[in-house]
Amino acid sequence: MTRVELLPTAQQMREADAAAIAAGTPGFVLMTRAGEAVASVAESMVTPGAQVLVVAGPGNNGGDGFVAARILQDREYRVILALATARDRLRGDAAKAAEGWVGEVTPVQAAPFESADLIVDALFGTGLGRDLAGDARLAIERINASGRPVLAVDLPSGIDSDSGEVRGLAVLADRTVTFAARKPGHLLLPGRRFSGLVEVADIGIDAQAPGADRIATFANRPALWSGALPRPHLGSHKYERGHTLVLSGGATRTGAARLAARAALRIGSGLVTVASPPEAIGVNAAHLTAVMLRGCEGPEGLHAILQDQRFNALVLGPALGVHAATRAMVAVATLARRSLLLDADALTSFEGLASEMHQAFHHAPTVLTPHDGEFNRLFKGHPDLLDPPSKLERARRAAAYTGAVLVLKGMDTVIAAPDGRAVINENGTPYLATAGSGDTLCGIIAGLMAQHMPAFEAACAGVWIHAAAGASFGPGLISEDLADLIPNVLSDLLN
Ligand SMILES: NC(=O)C1=CN([C@@H]2O[C@H](COP(=O)(O)OP(=O)(O)OC[C@H]3O[C@@H](n4cnc5c(N)ncnc54)[C@H](O)[C@@H]3O)[C@@H](O)[C@H]2O)[C@@H](O)CC1
Ligand SMILES: Nc1ncnc2c1ncn2[C@@H]1O[C@H](COP(=O)(O)OP(=O)(O)O)[C@@H](O)[C@H]1O
Ligand SMILES: [K+]
Repeated sequence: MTRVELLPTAQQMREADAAAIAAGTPGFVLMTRAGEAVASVAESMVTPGAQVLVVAGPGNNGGDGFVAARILQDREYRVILALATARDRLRGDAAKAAEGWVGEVTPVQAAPFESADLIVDALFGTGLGRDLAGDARLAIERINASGRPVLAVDLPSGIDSDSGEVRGLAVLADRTVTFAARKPGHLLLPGRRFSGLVEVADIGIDAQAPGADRIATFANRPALWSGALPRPHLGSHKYERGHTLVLSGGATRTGAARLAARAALRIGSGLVTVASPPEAIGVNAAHLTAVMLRGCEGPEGLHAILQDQRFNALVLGPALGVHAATRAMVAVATLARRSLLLDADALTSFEGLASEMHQAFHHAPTVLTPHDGEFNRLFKGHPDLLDPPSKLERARRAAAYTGAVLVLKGMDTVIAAPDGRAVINENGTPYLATAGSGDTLCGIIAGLMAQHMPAFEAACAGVWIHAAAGASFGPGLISEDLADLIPNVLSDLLN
């Protein structure tokens, strides 16, 4: 996984396809290669002579199915081809592929779903354009009810390639063979769950060039940001490695800040200070060693501390309380133009007041890290940001709206920059769904920004490192473990 991986949109795939054809490879050759790739994965899923049911749709995805059916029949599998449209409605390469199929064509209603050893889903791919109905819907219902192994061609039918959303109903596949590149819908939920194991077949299309002015979405891989990871050099001193300031909540709500602070220190921030309300100094002092501690009373206190320019990255939000004083602290921090990470209560305190964040963060590197609940509360009353069914689109729009890097968390965390770049993370583990895990993520990202890593790269790297740390521990993980798992992840990245 050493290269950058672009996840093309359906439109970008059509363009890449057209470019390959223009460069001299006929569309039917591409389709034949696609069908061959499907046939060889299908073979690996069954025993010789097995019964394979290929369910084909009206477009080129169905065409791939016809090619695969012919190849499998030539190799003496018992192939049944069910077509979810009238044969005379097939056009172009798909019609040509159907001509190559000499066996019978069965209507979906008559197809033996339950007795197949393998079902190949070739109903729809990147051309899915609306919610499913009619024969295609019936076919998907029968596939999912059959309990038989399913191999999807390009995408599980019913999954939107760009968003991973289910268009009414979708095939639950065990494996998916896709062409040229994975698509966002393979990584975003629920598409990721429906796709099963995804394999990419090279069919001679270059799908890694979005074009200079195009919106690009990438899979979160170290190749995107490892070059920007901070690497201390011989002459480094601690202030050069940055000073992260983490705001603590009141006396009974101090743990979150300490989790973030420890993570910031572990990721390499030269110094880390917890700024604590006076009544919580005692409890914070009892638990901190390498992390420093300062009293800080409300927004004025924060303003006073920030007179020291060496505090160059701030974490605001975890357990800070949902109230006007938190909003005022965000205002102080924003005006101070330090690298800023806002999470949890710093976001929820703006419930219904997101317009105060409109274009607020262009002046300094800022990262917002909401989970879905926080996102929905923050942008209440902004249907343009909340309504797009695509998580990618919501994150992109919110980033453009606020001027901050937006980290929309979850199993399929999306990181979006105000300029439209977006990245989908996939190396997490459900064991990260544990109290305080988000606080640790805050510290990691802020600690990277303290070391002068640009906000977008810091957010992508932080999300990946957090997930890798969690995955390296597995069952029993609690958020206190996370910071101490960072060094191993870092050494792998830096060596
Ligand atoms: N040229 C390429 O880019 C290549 C594409 N290939 C295959 O072609 C697929 C894309 O082909 P198409 O663009 O023809 O699209 P699809 O085959 O995915 O489906 C498009 C067809 O389904 C209809 N349709 C869309 N949504 C529907 C719905 N909900 N209910 C009923 N009908 C619906 C459309 O009107 C159109 O006829 C890819 O996913 C891939 O499998 C491969 O053949 C390899 C090369
Ligand atoms: N099922 C999951 N798979 C992978 N990562 C997850 C999953 N559930 C949660 N996470 C990650 O765990 C972290 C939880 O953060 P958050 O919801 O803010 O929790 P808390 O407020 O308890 O710290 C986020 O980074 C999120 O992406
Ligand atoms: K399909």
